[in-house]
Amino acid sequence: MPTAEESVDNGHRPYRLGVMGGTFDPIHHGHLVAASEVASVFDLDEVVFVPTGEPWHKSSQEVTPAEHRYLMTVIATASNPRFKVSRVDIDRPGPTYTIDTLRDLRQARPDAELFFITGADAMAQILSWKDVQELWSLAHFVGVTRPGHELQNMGRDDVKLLEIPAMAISSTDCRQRVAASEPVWYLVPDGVVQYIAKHKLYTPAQQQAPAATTEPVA
Ligand SMILES: Nc1ncnc2c1ncn2[C@@H]1O[C@H](COP(=O)(O)OP(=O)(O)OP(=O)(O)O)[C@@H](O)[C@H]1O
Ligand SMILES: O=C(O)c1ccc[n+]([C@@H]2O[C@H](COP(=O)([O-])O)[C@@H](O)[C@H]2O)c1
Repeated sequence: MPTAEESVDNGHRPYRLGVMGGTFDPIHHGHLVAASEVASVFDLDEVVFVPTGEPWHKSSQEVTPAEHRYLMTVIATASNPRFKVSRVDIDRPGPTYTIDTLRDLRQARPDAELFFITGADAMAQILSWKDVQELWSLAHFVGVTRPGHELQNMGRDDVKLLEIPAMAISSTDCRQRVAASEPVWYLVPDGVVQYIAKHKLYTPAQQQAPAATTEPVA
């Protein structure tokens, strides 16, 4: 696979597809800025957001059902014509591994050169990912800065590192804010704020309306 620089110099370069994997519980502006910055610097034609199905590495915490996370990701990316959302990870049964994500995307898009995007925290864990040695051959890896985390290339010269505007936002903080009735406006896209409220996500069960036990009034 050519390096990113070689491809830039090639007038007939292949389609460049960014891959932004994440649990997106919920998707926030840190994710969107990361994808946008990598798309700009690496001249990507498209970025596909891939919500995880069963994130095995988050098995110690409760994760919101995949369909909610998928729909929030669709809402958040709808206004950008270069952003798309893939169901490959949520439609594949079992734990989610990036090796499967990249194999599936390569099969679906054999024309494309893949650029997998990770924040500094995810990059720091990458050597523990399934089949990591094969991973490097399936995509370019781009690590982006994230406040509170040190960005490293994990000893690989072919891993690209990119400084992006610091967005001190995490999904954990967004969930905690909603649970504490604090605002998430401007941390997540407006449509995601409304989706969270409509479906009462991240709200402690005792604050949710009880399930209807009688026939609805006409
Ligand atoms: N604020 C941010 N800046 C840069 N990268 C980010 C930021 N937030 C998340 N990322 C990256 O986006 C990808 C998906 O992250 P994820 O969906 O787990 O969000 P998160 O905010 O880390 O969630 P949680 O707080 O639930 O662990 C990861 O590669 C992560 O490093
Ligand atoms: O393949 C693995 O073993 C693996 C382990 C941890 C995380 N990942 C992927 O890394 C991406 C970001 O994960 P997360 O936990 O930060 O949302 C997402 O696409 C995950 O599927 C992949």
